[in-house]
Amino acid sequence: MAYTSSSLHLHKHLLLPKTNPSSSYSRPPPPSFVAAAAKINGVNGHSSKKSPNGKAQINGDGKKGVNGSGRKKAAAQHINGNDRIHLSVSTGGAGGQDGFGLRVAFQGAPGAYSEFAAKTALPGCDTVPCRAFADALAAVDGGAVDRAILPVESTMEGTALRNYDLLLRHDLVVVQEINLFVHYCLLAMPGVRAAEVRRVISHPMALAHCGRALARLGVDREPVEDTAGAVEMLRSNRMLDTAAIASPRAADLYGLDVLAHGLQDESWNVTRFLLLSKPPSPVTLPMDADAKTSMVVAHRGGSMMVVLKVLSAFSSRNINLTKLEVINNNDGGGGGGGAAAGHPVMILDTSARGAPTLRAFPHVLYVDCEGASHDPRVLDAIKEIERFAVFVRVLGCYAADSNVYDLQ
Ligand SMILES: O=C(O)C(=O)C[C@]1(C(=O)O)C=C[C@@H](O)C=C1
Repeated sequence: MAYTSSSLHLHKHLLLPKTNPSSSYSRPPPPSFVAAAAKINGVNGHSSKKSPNGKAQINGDGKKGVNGSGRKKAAAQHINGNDRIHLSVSTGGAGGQDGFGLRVAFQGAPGAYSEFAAKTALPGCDTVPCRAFADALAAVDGGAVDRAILPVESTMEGTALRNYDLLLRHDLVVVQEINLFVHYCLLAMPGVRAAEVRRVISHPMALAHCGRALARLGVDREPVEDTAGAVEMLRSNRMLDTAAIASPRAADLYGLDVLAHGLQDESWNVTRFLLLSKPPSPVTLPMDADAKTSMVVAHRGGSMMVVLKVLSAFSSRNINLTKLEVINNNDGGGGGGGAAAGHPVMILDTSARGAPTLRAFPHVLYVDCEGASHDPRVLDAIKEIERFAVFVRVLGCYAADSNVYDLQ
């Protein structure tokens, strides 16, 4: 394989016991999000539509969003042993930032998981639907919106390499992280029975996460841009032999029936999202926050030796890592591993004077560590790494959030 990735996932939430969240399922109240009416490149225009069932307002009038009522968080308060996930109602945004007046671009139609992640991070924000993640990032880069939200890894699939590729090509900083519990439901037009379903459409990640359930159903699978977009397509074309995999909220939003809950192959299915902004970071770390710093390290090869050196740079300063992903492109041939399969990782170098330049690196590490980027220990560790690395770019410093938010 020409382009490989191996990771050491050290997220606290990944160490949580596998409880069965679907057993505590309760139908959520309809969301009350308002998607901003911004028209930016690639925006799919979903925002200007009223919700089909009239329950939720996706009215595109550009007014401020309303706090998503019924928002819960499954707080991962105990990460060891067999403790259960503790459910509690959250009143503020993750990290305490409410986001009123901010416009956040996400990929997909209203009701996509990314939109829920944005509203969880910043409950007061206006969400701006975009056709593709690239459009969402371009929107924040170009100043059309204030933030973009990007899923970067999931407990079932590991790092979303394609989205990292996108992130690294832009001059954006990570300002917040958010972990979202992803419940998948099978949705169909009202009255359609499971036995009538011949085909299931959804985002490729959702189809992959529900592989076993779909095999049991013996249906055809068809990837589309996003989960909520699949629901919208189903609804607007009145497809009676097709179901969509999406969230229970999307069912409410578009007035579809839920044929099955908890379709994911693993009951513990969490996606980590990053909220991105143009630099410098507009978010001030709260004094009492545990900080996290994300960076990308490009090196000359010999990954395992480099990994040891990176680990030593941090461990000698008593700094914990929460992510270490090794990306290698050895021969330039084909191979799996993401959008950049067979290609070096392209990283925008923002360190040089003058215009930032896009540079190609075949050997790269994605590293997240505990501690702020201005912490002298972290600064020293980075300085040490810079002695043997080709290039280091800090992607952002933000409040660590080990909670897992559950939006049902
Ligand atoms: O399609 C959506 O609803 C999304 O928000 C995208 C996305 C992803 O890209 O991973 C987000 C979370 C789920 O894992 C499934 C799909």
